[in-house]
Amino acid sequence: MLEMKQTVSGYNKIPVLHLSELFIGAKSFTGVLGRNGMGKTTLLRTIMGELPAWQGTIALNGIDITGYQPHQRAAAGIGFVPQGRQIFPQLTVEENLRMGCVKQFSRAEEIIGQMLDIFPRLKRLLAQPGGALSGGEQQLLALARCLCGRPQLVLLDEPTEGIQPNICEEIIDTLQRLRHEMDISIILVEQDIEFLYALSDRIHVIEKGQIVRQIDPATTPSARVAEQYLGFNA
Ligand SMILES: Nc1ncnc2c1ncn2[C@@H]1O[C@H](COP(=O)(O)OP(=O)(O)OP(=O)(O)O)[C@@H](O)[C@H]1O
Repeated sequence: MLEMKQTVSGYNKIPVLHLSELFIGAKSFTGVLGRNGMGKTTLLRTIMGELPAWQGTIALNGIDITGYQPHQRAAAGIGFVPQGRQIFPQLTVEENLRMGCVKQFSRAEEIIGQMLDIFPRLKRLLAQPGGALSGGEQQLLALARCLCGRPQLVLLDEPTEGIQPNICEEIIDTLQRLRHEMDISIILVEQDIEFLYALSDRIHVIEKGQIVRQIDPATTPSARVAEQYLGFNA
């Protein structure tokens, strides 16, 4: 589905990301783990096209999208839920969801109905302004809004940041359900190792903009990974 080769990107002429290779398969859940400032968000922004790749190639389903702008990548099937969620705080939950349906406005009712089945907590909040929701509810809304665009690949940047544990559980359950109900792949950036372990088929560890290790959560204990790559015991 997504293939990156020899990709370099960064800020103000200073390279931050130096990926030799990254392959994301169809219907896969890939975790990205790393300490603060190691380039996790830079990776997602480069995939989304917010940061241009200075070198290398990015291909989606065999099509070279390296030169695509973010809106072209969105149209090609990539959705991004950035850190901090970035919902529209003045708009109601329903209006936020409608904004996610811009590609298929004529089907907005049907798509929003499907999202409310997947995210039942949003039903009773439909008339509330997005800014009045709790952090966890805003995270669910941001994810639902992204899914309204029918992406094939969803980029999720630290969805558990500042969120209560019970909503983290709900986000895990929702993502697991999505995996069975929708044909999507997810790249999940997180520092919460148990969250990553609950969802990822494979975890890439990123250090100084490079993938230094790939972990199979089924065979490597999370405590060892947390100690080695985050510097604490999980
Ligand atoms: N807008 C920016 N301008 C200049 N440098 C930036 C910018 N954003 C990030 N950087 C730098 O790029 C490097 C990687 O940052 P990035 O946000 O990708 O890290 P991260 O792994 O996502 O960290 P965090 O967990 O703190 O979000 C850091 O050194 C950071 O200071």
